[in-house]
Amino acid sequence: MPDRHDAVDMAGGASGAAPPAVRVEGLWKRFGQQVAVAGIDLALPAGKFIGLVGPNGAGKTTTLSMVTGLLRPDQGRIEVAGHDVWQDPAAVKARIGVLPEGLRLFERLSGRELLAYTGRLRGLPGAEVDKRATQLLDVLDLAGSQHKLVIDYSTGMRKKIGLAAALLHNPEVLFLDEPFEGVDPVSAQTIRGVLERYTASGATVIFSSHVMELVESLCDWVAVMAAGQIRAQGTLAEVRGDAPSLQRAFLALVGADARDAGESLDWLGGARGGAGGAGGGTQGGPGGGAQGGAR
Ligand SMILES: Nc1ncnc2c1ncn2[C@@H]1O[C@H](COP(=O)(O)OP(=O)(O)OP(=O)(O)O)[C@@H](O)[C@H]1O
Repeated sequence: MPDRHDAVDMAGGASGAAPPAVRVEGLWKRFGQQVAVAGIDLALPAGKFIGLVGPNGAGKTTTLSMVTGLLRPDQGRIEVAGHDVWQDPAAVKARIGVLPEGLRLFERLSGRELLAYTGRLRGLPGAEVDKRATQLLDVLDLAGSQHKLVIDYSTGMRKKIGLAAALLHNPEVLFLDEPFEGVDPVSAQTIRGVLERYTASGATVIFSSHVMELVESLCDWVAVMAAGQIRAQGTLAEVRGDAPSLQRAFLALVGADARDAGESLDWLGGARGGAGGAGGGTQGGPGGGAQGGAR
C-alpha cells in the first residue's frame, strides 16, 4: 500500500487555500519510558468531518488532549484555526468545543443549569443561552430530562449533554473523543444528525473512534494512528486506497492483519470439565462434541 502520509501539504493545508483547522508539527509526548506520541505531523482541513482512528493505546487521546490545550506537549507546535494552542490559548479555547474522554461534568447541576452555566462562562448573553439551550435540549431529546441532575443521567445522556455544552458557543472546530461510545442507536442517529448539520455550515468536526464503519460512513477525511505515529492521513478514498473497506485498509496500516489470535488460545472453545490444566490429554480437541459435559 502506498504511503499516504504525504497526501497533505503541510505548508498550505489540504488544497493550498484555507489554513487547516488543525496543524501539528513534530509533536511528542512521553510518560516516563512510554512514548505516547512520537513526533507526529498533521494537517486537518477546515470544514470537514475528520476521523482519528487507531488501535487501543495508539496515542489518540494523548494527541487530542494536547491539541485542545489540556495536556502540555514535550515538543512540537500546534495551531488550531490559525492560532498557536500554547502561545495563545484563550484565542484557541474561544474557537473550539471539546467532548473529552472520561467526561467530567458538574454532577449536581441539572442538564439545563449545566448549559446555562457553560453559556455564561463562554460570555454569551443570558437570553441567548436560554434560547440555544432550549433548542439543543430539544434536538438532542433531553428536554424531558432537563431538570434532572446530571449525576442521574445515563451514559448516553451524559454524552448528549456534554455535546450540547461543547456546541453552545457555536465553535469553529469541535473535538470529540469517542462520541458514540455507550450511545444507543437512536441517540447515535440524533448526534449524527446534529454533527452533519454543524459541518454543513462550514465548521470542522474531529473525532476519535474505533468503529470503522462509522468513520467510513461519516467522515470525508481520516488520519490513522498506531504506536504514537501517523500511518496515513488524507481523504477517505486516499486512505482506503485499493482496500475493499476502511476496516481492511486500517488493519493493513496498523499491521494487525497478520496477527492470528486463535493459535495461542487453542484451549478456548475446547472441551470443558475436569480440573486438569493445560496439557490434560483426555479432554479431546476443539469441536470434539464434549462441550455439554460436566462443569
Ligand atoms: N497519564 C498517562 N500516564 C502514563 N501513560 C499514559 C498516560 N496516558 C496515556 N498513556 C500511555 O500512552 C499510550 C497512548 O495512550 P492513549 O490513551 O493516548 O491511546 P488511545 O489511542 O487514546 O487509546 P484507546 O483507544 O485505548 O483509548 C498508551 O500506551 C498509554 O498507556
